[in-house]
Amino acid sequence: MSPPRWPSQLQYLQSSQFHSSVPHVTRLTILGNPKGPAAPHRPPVVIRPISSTSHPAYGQYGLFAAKKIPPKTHIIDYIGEIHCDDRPDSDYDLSLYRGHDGVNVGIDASKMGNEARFINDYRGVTAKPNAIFSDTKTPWGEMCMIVCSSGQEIKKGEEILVSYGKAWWRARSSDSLIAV
Ligand SMILES: C[S@@+](CC[C@H](N)C(=O)[O-])C[C@H]1O[C@@H](n2cnc3c(N)ncnc32)[C@H](O)[C@@H]1O
Repeated sequence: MSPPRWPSQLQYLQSSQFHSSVPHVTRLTILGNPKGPAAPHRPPVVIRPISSTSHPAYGQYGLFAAKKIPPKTHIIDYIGEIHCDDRPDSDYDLSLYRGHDGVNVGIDASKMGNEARFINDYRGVTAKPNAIFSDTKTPWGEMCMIVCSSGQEIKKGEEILVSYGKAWWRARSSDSLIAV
């Protein structure tokens, strides 16, 4: 079941889906040795509209801590459509894997995903991010992208904010006045 305030036009996913652009051999590399579906995990987060007019993403959504999150703690997996085609127009596309064969694999949550797609960048909101994206592997070797708290605890109700990176903003600098 999708979480409260999940937009009806988007597909809510419990695990990432492969797009047809991902070659079979690349799928096997990404999946590792699957041991069956992972136990469902309700992340300690809530989607909320950004209601502060001083927030640069005012009028959009953000992701907030539903309870206190200790430092360096896994918060949520970044789930979406795993793909190998180019998605230059997506603002929800993270790089998962770059193969030696030149294959680039991304996770795009523009049309389908989970709560993690609502994480905003810290610029213009706080002095520094309180969370990071991290590419890692599950115990059974599946490649995945997760969101973890950084060195300090995140208080209940606080917005979860990462850095999208300077390159992300530079690529969009004609649309945005944010200094990178
Ligand atoms: C991955 S989405 C984040 C979720 C988005 N707020 C939503 O409601 O779907 C990335 C988009 O959020 C907005 N955004 C996120 N962080 C921002 C920031 N610090 N300043 C301005 N816009 C931001 C931009 O429109 C960006 O393209």
